[in-house]
Amino acid sequence: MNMHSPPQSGRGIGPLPTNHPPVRARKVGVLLVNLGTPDGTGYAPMRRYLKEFLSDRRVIEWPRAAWYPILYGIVLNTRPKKSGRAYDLIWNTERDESPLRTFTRAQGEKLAARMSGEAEVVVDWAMRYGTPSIAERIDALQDTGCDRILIYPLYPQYSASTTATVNDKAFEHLMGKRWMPAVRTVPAYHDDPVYIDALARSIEKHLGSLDFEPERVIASYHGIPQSYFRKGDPYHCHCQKTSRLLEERLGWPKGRLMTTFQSRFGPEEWLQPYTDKTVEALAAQGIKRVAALNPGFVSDCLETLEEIAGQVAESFLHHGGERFAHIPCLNDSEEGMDVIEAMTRRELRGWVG
Ligand SMILES: C=CC1=C(C)c2cc3[nH]c(cc4nc(cc5[nH]c(cc1n2)c(C)c5CCC(=O)O)C(CCC(=O)O)=C4C)c(C)c3C=C
Ligand SMILES: [Fe+2]
Ligand SMILES: [Fe+2]
Repeated sequence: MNMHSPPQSGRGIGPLPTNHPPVRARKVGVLLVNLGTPDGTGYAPMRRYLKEFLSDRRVIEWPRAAWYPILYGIVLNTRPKKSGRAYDLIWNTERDESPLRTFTRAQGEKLAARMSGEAEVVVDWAMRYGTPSIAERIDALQDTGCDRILIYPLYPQYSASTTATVNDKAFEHLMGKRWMPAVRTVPAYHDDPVYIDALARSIEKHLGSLDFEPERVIASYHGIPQSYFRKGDPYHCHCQKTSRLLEERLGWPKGRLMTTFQSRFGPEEWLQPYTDKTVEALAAQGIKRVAALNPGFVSDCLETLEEIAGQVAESFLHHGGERFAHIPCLNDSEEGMDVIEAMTRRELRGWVG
């Protein structure tokens, strides 16, 4: 309800003074937030994106005095070109954007359609790094009248380097506001039956469409440095629990589903076993047919398409494997949207309906 029209005289308040700031209809915002992505694959956009990403203290926890000389002296000089070439292999040329952005937008649009029965709900999407920014989309939600906002970090497993930094960024922006919306954040849903069931249905569907039966199925999660885990990040436990529940739901014999960690960055030890080493070892053991999925990624992206479906697949075949299949992320599939809708509705309880 816009309190300027009609004037509130019937309730004894009287018309608001003409210099009163606007007061808008009460709506509830849902902001899906994914990691981020460069705006292009050239040197400048790649460098801008990597600079923002790798300057985040939640991502690189090293003391700045040790990290910045490496970041500015080496990483930001060499990585933009190398990563740009990798993004070129997976770029959505039709829309001139990365797959991560395409899928995140589609998830936002499909969630909006699924929530259309709730007139007060407004759905939007943003990126932690790059565009559209969290700040811009929070402002846009407030401009449409949202006085309550649900921040939905698109990560089933909690990690400080992903979930927490999304929430940090949202609250950092809200610090500058006189009239702050009420805020909720979506917790990890690594063990939610709706999520486990969606993964299982997706696996069954994709394995059923293959012309071979994989001897091993690898659940490959993005890694984090072991030091983060030792400091108390629950990410590793969340990943292990997702895999255990998935294996139970699928009813598979022990050992068919393997849990591994990918995408190492820098010299530290990361969570193990490593995906690339595991796949090479399987090939060396005489395993010929493998499928891999990425349960921790809500959308396909560089790390799933170029790293797993590209490099890791190639390495498996190179080391003696014969067939390798990548099972797509849940993306904006029916199964994927069932999860996003269920988490949204659960967290909106009391605000909506
Ligand atoms: C110390 C560095 C990193 C940590 C910790 C980290 C955690 C982490 N990341 C994701 C999800 C994604 N990461 C992606 C890319 C990516 N990640 C790192 C480093 C760390 N990630 C780098 C340097 C890069 C960029 C790779 C490159 O450009 O060369 C992406 C892909 C984005 C895309 O546009 O496709 C995702 C998604 C998770 C889930 C996670 C911790 C749990
Ligand atoms: Fe990452
Ligand atoms: Fe990678």
